[in-house]
Amino acid sequence: MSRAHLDEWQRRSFDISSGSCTPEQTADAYRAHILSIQYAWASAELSPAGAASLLRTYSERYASALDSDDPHTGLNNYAESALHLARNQKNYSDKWESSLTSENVFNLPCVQRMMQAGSKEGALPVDPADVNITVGGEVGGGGEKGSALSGPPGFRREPLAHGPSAPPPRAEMGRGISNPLSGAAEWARGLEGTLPRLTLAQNAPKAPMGSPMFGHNYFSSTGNASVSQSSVGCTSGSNVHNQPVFFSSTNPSKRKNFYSSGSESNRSSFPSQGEQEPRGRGRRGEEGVSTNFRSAREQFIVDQQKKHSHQGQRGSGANFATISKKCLGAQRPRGASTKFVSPMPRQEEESYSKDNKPQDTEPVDERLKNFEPKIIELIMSEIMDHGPPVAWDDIAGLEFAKATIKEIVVWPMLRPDIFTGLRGPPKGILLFGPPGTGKTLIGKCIACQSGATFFSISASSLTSKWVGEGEKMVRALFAIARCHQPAVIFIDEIDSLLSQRTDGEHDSSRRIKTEFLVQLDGAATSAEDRILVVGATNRPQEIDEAARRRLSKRLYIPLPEAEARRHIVATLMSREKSQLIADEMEKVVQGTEGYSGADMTQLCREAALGPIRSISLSDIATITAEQVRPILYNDFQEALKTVRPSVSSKDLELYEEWNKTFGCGR
Ligand SMILES: Nc1ncnc2c1ncn2[C@@H]1O[C@H](COP(=O)(O)OP(=O)(O)OP(=O)(O)O)[C@@H](O)[C@H]1O
Ligand SMILES: [Mg+2]
Repeated sequence: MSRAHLDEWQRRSFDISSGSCTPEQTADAYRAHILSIQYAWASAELSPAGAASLLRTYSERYASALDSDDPHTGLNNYAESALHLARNQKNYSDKWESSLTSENVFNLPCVQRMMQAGSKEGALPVDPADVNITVGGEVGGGGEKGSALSGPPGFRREPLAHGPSAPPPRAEMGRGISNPLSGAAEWARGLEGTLPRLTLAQNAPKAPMGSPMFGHNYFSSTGNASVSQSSVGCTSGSNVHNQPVFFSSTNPSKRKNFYSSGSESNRSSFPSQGEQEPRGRGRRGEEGVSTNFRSAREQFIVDQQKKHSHQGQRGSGANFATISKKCLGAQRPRGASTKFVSPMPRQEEESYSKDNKPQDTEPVDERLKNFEPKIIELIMSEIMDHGPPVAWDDIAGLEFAKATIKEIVVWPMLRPDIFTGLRGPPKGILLFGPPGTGKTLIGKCIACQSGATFFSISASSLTSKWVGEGEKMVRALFAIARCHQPAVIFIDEIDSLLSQRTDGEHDSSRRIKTEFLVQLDGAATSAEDRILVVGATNRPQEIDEAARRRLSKRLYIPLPEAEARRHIVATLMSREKSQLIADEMEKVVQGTEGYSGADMTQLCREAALGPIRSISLSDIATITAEQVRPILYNDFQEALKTVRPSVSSKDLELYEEWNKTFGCGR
């Protein structure tokens, strides 16, 4: 059938499924398919569900072409780079295991052709700047020219000690997917004669297949940002034969594990500050094989870690791991239902600004690797509280509660060394009492005064906003808090989150509760963790008994006593123009027995309107602020007629009763 008679989609299908197309054409056609779907999705021509279904359909339809292990017809190794644009694909799936081996890659016709061309002309059709080869102690890469041509600014490339004198032209780069592969292999071959030893997997026969040369970065269509990723795979030279052992798995999911496997594996690649060797002076073993290889990006990360070394050993190890992970784009959610990802600059490229500084250096902790970035982002952006400052003195009365909280929250945060063992602070506090007595205010004060990372979360945001994701949110919340210790998790209206479990309740809310209880308990938090959960409620009797036990310090926040009411009125009046003599103040205080802090505030607001109400309608437009008369006792008398206490004595009895039974107050 003539191609001219096929429409675009048919032609692509033809290119993918026909046995006569080259892998480059197949990869291009498949990529075009995916991009079309993604663009349609991004421009809202296609619903997310429709896009997901199409993506799934195409990946299933062409599975045989994509997964074929015949290097002549199948996409195979092309898949990783071809599909790295199409991030919804299963790049990390076990199915994408490459069938290329160090033996058969040199048998590929295109590699053969390039090798022959290279040996004839001595020309290297790929820019060494895009290739990392460990030679002796040196890193083979582009010289100054190479670094100027490629890679984000700030990438340092080390000159090749005995490399080719002139880097070859860059003409082949970016033209097709096969070029970097064949070019790199060709270049490597070309170097073989001139260099003491190439650390290709070929040279380490016992190691399973794979080397940086064959890491997926070399199949990147840009080839630029690939330097660090492949080199992460190099382990230190402490292995048996003093041979470099490259990250050996061709299985991308294993590679992913390796990259994100935390400080252990990274430590082997990146010595801690103490054991770090001078850059560019890798040890030469007897065989002239490099054992301490580090790419420019890794060096940059190590430098960054040095800078922020105060963040601690655990953090720094983890930081690196996750930066590596970031490089792989692993932070982006995968799967057909994920959002469109622009095929343009990748995250790590964007993070480099012109002044050579990464803009997005906020490291994500290794412990958060299992959480969707979306959830982490939500917790970080929506839950962390940045409210107006509140001092302890702003809270009237409640001396016992304030002293207890200082003892539990502030001091242990300041002196964790003293508050250990039996003196260790409780994991949970419950503030309970009638509405408007300052429970939330105390939470805000803890946020400002404790010096801890403060997470303020309303229970409803967990239960309603992210239905089905509630327990994930809870887990992520605690995981993030663990990464930002000391941390206080403040949950206002905690009764709606931890109300008693009943048979008829929805499954998801039950799961959230269970997760919360698990997290609150010692099972998920270690003894050293300095995470305090502070819950506030005006319905303590509704809290699940298991939760009640875990919130071991239960503090009654009662209605303000006379002294506290005076404090509230005096504080509020001091900010206004008022003339309230001591006697009048006393009368106000005596007349507000049973008022909550919020009622007192409301009373003052109402009284403050008195002077305004006394202005005649004709004057209100012209009167200056200074001409408004001060607030008088009379205004309070008027206000007392309309502002009534919001807590009934019957309700109060219930709180008192609950306090007697479960409270920790005196
Ligand atoms: N002890 C107090 N000292 C000073 N102001 C107070 C006090 N208690 C309450 N207030 C005032 O009342 C307002 C409401 O208080 P807050 O939101 O802390 O009450 P709450 O106990 O959390 O009530 P609810 O149980 O209904 O959530 C505060 O913004 C503050 O202006
Ligand atoms: Mg409140």
